[in-house]
Amino acid sequence: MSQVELVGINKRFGETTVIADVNLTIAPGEFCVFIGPSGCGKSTLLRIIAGLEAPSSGELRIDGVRVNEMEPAKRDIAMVFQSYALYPHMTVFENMAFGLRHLHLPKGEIDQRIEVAAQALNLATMLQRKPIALSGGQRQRVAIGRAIVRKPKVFLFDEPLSNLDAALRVKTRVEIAKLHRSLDGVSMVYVTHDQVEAMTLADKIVLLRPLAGNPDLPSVAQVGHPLELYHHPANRFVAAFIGSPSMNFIEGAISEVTAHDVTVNVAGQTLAAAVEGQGLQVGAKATLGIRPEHVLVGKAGLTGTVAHMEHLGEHAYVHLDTALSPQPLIAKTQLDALKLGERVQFSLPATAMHLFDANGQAMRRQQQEPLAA
Ligand SMILES: Nc1ncnc2c1ncn2[C@@H]1O[C@H](COP(=O)(O)OP(=O)(O)OP(=O)(O)O)[C@@H](O)[C@H]1O
Repeated sequence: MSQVELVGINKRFGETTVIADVNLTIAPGEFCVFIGPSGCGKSTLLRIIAGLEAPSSGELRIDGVRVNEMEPAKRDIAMVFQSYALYPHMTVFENMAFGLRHLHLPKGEIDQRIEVAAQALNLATMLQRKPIALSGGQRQRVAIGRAIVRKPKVFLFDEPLSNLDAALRVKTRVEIAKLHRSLDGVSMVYVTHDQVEAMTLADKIVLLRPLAGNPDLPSVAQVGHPLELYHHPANRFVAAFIGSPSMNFIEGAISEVTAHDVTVNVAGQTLAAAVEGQGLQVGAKATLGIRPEHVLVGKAGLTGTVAHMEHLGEHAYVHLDTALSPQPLIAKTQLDALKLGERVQFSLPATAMHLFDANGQAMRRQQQEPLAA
């Protein structure tokens, strides 16, 4: 059970700041996922925790103790990379035993640790094979096994599934979730590009933003439970990043602020958002946001023209040209018989609306979606 704390962490490469003011606590046993666009510093932050990179300023603590100066090998942290780098001339067993032999552990202890890891990772029947005789997913599981047998306090994963095909990613993702459950109390920090991995694995998501163009902002855009980020994004960057297809954005000007909602004038139409409106001025610019699944196609209210359809079998995405925004609104719908050019009615329920002020900060929504414990 270990707690990792990052306090005011900054990282510069030469003149360029790539990580700014990261303050974060990873609780014992927590599954924490770093996500964000390419180049936002996810891997660099992970490497700082591992000790492979030194922060330019700030403090890194493990269980309350500063470890900035501690060598990587002494930190009791195991890292699993995207490229699994197994020794090709060694069997699975030997690959897993290699690091333990260096620790001079007794043979019985080594055997026992490998047996437990092999059971957990479904590798028990493959221990005598060489990596060449394994699939990509099996090799990645050996790389994870090699980390598990060391019994580290903290696991770091840097895009461990990105070399696997789609089906194998799903399978290995479930295995990693089970592994986290079975290794009671081990903290995991996991870097990914993949939103589904982030949403399904994380107890806590840390969404990082690139600093290019915004050097004064901190790197962390929002930290929270995946559903908190989905339903209550703190700002427009988070709202646009989390969710696929992305949230629809509609620009307008505030026309009224009441105790229950804020109304926004958009191209002569009035749209309401059930959000708290403290600090908003009538006439100020604002951006409404609504996710594709909340655009109700077929319900009376507004009208649009079908510009494009994407059929996914179980549902479809319809792209609607409307007077509300220059770009089409995307709606998730079960109505897959809609025709290109057809005029359709739709509504944008106020309770599903997000509202961002002129600086892109979200107003708190009235609707409280149930959050997982
Ligand atoms: N050793 C280095 N020297 C100079 N710049 C570096 C170095 N390592 C990383 N960078 C830069 O720091 C920024 C963050 O890189 P990092 O690899 O941490 O991003 P990332 O979020 O993991 O990206 P990706 O998702 O593409 O892997 C990038 O702009 C990168 O070019």
